[in-house]
Amino acid sequence: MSSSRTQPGYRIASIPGDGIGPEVISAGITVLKKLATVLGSFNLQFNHFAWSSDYYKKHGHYIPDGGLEDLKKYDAIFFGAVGAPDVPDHISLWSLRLALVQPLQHYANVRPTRVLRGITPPLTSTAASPSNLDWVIIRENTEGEYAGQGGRTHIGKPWEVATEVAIFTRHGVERLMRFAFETARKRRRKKLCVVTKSNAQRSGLVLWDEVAKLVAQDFPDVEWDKMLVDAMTTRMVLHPETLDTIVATNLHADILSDLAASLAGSIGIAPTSNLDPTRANPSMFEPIHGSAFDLVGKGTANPVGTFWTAAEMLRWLGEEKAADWLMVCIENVTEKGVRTPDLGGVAETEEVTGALCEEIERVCSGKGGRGSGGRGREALEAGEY
Ligand SMILES: NC(=O)c1ccc[n+]([C@@H]2O[C@H](COP(=O)([O-])OP(=O)(O)OC[C@H]3O[C@@H](n4cnc5c(N)ncnc54)[C@H](O)[C@@H]3O)[C@@H](O)[C@H]2O)c1
Ligand SMILES: O=C(O)[C@@H](O)[C@@H](O)C(=O)O
Ligand SMILES: [K+]
Ligand SMILES: [Mn+2]
Repeated sequence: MSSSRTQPGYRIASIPGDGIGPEVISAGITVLKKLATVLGSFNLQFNHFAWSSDYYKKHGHYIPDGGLEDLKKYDAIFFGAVGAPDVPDHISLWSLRLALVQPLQHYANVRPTRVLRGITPPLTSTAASPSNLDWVIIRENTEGEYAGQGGRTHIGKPWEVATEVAIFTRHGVERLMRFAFETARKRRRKKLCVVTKSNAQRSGLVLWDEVAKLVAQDFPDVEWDKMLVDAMTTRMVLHPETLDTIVATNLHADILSDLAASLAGSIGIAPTSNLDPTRANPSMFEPIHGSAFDLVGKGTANPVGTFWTAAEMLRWLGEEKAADWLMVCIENVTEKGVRTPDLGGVAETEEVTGALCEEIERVCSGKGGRGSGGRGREALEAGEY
C-alpha cells in the first residue's frame, strides 16, 4: 500500500458566501492545498457550497432542503461571510450563519487574538504590544441575545411594540463556562475573566455569574475574575497584560472580539472557530470579519484572518504540527512586510497569498532555516515556537 493511502484525509465543506468571503476563502484554500502538498502527511478534499445571498435571490433560501444533513458528512466547514447590500442583514445572518451554528450546536465560539510578528498595533501609546496582548475570547454562540425570541406587533403604528428577549439557560451557560475554564487551564497563564452585565441585566446575567462561580470550584488551578462589559473595554485598551482567556455572552463577545482584533492590528487578521466541543457535528471555521461591501472586487481584502482560521481548523482536526507550521509561515510573511492596506501595507490579497505559499515551500519542505531570513522548520522542531 502506498504511503499516501494511509494518510489521514479530511473532507471540508467550503461555503464562501458573500462579499469578500469568496476572495478570502479562495486564498485560504490555495494555502491549505499548498501546505498539504508540501507536508505530504495528510490530504484535504474541498467541496463547495454556493449558499449565498445571490443564491437566495434566485432560489428563495440560503440552505436548500437536506443541506444541513449533507454538511454533517464533512469533517469541517470553512466559511467566508454572509451579508449583501440588497438583502436585510437580519435575513442573511439568520438564514445562513445562525442557521448553521445553532442547529449544529456550535456552542463555543473561539476567538484568539495576539499581535502577529511584524505588526505594529494602532494604539502604540497604550499598553497593547506583542508581549502583552495575547488573548482568547470565548463567545457563547447558541443562545443569549441571539436566542431568536421576540417579535413585532402593531407594525408602523405609533404604539408599535418590538421585543428582543435574551435567553440564558443553566444548561447553555454551564457547558460554555466549562469550556472556558478548560481553555484557560490549557493556557500558560491559567487566567479567566468572566465578562458580565449583571448590574443591569438582573436575571440572565445573574444566572451567568452564579454558574461561573459554581463551575470555578472544579478549576481551583484557574485564577478568575469578573468584569462588567463596559469597564472591560477600558481594561482591554489600557491594561491588556492583565487579560488572558475571556468568556462573554453572544453579543458582548461579538463586540469585544472586533475590538480585540483591531487592538492587535486589524479586523482583517482574526480567526473564529464555531465549535461543537462534543464533536457530534462538524465545526465551522471563518474569519472574524463580515462581507465588507466596501472592499469587494478591489483585491485588497486581508486574507490573514482566513489563514489563521485555516490553522485553527487544522488544529481542531488533529493536525497540530501543520497548524503550528502554518502560523510560523503566516508570521514570517507579516514580519517581511507583505501586508494589505488595513495593516498599512500596499500588497493585494493575491500577493499576500503568493508570499505565504512561497514561505510554506521554503519552511515546510525543509529548505528554511535560521540563516535564511524568516524562521524555519529547524527552529520549529527545536521547540522555538
Ligand atoms: N460572520 C459573518 O458572516 C459576518 C460577520 C460580521 C458581519 N457580517 C455581515 O457583513 C456585512 C458587513 O458588515 P460590517 O461592515 O459591519 O462588518 P465587516 O466586518 O464586513 O466590515 C467592517 C470594516 O472592516 C473592514 N474589513 C473587514 N474585513 C476585512 C479584511 N479582511 N481586510 C481588510 N478590511 C476588512 C471593512 O472594510 C469595514 O470597513 C453585514 O451584512 C453583516 O451582517 C457577517
Ligand atoms: O461576528 C460575527 O459573526 C457577526 O458580527 C455576526 O455575523 C454575528 O453573528 O453576530
Ligand atoms: K466571517
Ligand atoms: Mn462580529
